Amino acid sequence: MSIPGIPGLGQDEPELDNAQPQVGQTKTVDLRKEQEWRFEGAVGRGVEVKVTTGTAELFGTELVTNKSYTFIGTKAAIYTWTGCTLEISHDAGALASEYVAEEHTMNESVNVHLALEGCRDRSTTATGTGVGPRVLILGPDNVGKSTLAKTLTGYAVRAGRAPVVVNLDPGEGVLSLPGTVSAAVFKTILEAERDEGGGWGASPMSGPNGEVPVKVPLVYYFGGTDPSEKKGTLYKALVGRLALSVQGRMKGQEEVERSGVLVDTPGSLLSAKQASMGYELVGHIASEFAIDKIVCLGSERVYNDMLRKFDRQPVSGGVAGETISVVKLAKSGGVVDRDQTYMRAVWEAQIKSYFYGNPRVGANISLQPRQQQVDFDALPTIWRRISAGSNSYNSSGNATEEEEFMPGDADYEPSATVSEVPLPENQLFEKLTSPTPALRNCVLAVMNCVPEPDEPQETLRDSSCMGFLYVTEVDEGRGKISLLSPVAGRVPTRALVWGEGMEAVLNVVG
Ligand SMILES: Nc1ncnc2c1ncn2[C@@H]1O[C@H](COP(=O)(O)OP(=O)(O)OP(=O)(O)O)[C@@H](O)[C@H]1O
Repeated sequence: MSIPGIPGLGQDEPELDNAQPQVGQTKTVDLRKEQEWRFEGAVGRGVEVKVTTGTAELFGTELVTNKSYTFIGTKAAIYTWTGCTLEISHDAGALASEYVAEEHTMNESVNVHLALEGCRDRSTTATGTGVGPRVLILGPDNVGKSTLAKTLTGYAVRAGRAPVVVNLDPGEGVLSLPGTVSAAVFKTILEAERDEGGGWGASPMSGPNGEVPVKVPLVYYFGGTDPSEKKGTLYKALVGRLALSVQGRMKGQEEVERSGVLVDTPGSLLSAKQASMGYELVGHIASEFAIDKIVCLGSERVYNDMLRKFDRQPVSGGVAGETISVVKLAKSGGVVDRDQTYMRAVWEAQIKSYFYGNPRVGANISLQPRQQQVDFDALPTIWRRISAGSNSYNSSGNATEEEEFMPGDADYEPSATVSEVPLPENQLFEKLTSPTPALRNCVLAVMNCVPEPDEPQETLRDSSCMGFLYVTEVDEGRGKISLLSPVAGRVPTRALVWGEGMEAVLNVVG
């Protein structure tokens, strides 16, 4: 995955021009009960909000009265059940839009939460299974799936539960970087303050989280954004591994088992173009996580399809008589579309805060990543993850067999890095034999395995991810690359994976 030229990455100090919002304008907003203040911050710009009277919450997480919260480039809503006054400060142009809304979907969210609480309580009765609800949240892009997952998590934590939150949307890292799927137990409050990077808190791999205790996620590296790529081979494998690891982590922790699992999914899973593949993947997720509740958001088509396919069907791996129920929820009028420019800002924010911490929001932590130049040959093997239709990166610059058969007068210049030879459809990784400039500004995932040269690719595919490195420079001539790592010390002797799948998306906006 590459994000060309993230400012601050690869330099000694992160760029912190807007370290504190330059507060210029302050105003108060009075909310009557059951109203919400919706706002969209301009990318990179800060807005400060304080609840001065009454009570308010941000997607299920309660805001402390008279505490100032900073939101950077955030699109969200502050809701009140009782009525409240908000004091809002920002510099000119930092707030792209704001308004007070009366129509919202908080009642539906609370009803779902109460129904889940009922299931959690019943799971501990004499006839209960001891395992709480396993909820799958489905719907097209930008309908509020992640927001519902956050709200249900926030309410569950406030009710003293400890649910497992599973993020199967590689386009949005949860407690991790984009390009990954992950899961973590949420026992403590979610961070209310946030930047473009989202609202689940910073990746704990980047350092301590301050006031909010560290949540240690299970992370698997996908390295792209399209789950259906290569007929879903890699995605399905990662879903299976993650489900297995989640089961392992829940086992014996009664409180966590009772609280159940909330699974957030990407909208692309159900886009019309690849609907049959998407439905196959939904079936796979449902069976791996023993899903017993499917919540469909913002699409009648998805709801009806799910109803036909799953409603009252036996839960895969569930106890006898356990069946799946499918419900639908309306999309909130507040949900906003996020274009690619915004998603790029989201990814940049997540990657930057992994290496440098985030001195602007949340735990206010600044980190000092280590920059080092290393010989390419001294590094553990770098494996390039092959996306659909990729060509080989391991050309010597000489014509390949196929190229030699090109007509003599063809206007052809052999590429030094990318051969025109497409790689086999079932090949998932390719070993990189020399440093290529395309590695510059890329993230490398450090895998929890050391695959031998002749080991099957599945070892690499099925490994969890330990952390990440960032390539700041490539010196092809001297065979060296410069790396940024979150901790001092040598590069771990583990396989490194270079996921290219997000490049195409990023270059569109780059
Ligand atoms: N009531 C609301 N008021 C204002 N903004 C909101 C509201 N609900 C959600 N949003 C914002 O809308 C954006 C999209 O919501 P969300 O991420 O939940 O959608 P999604 O369905 O998960 O999208 P995707 O499929 O692309 O991941 C987010 O920035 C979220 O904070």
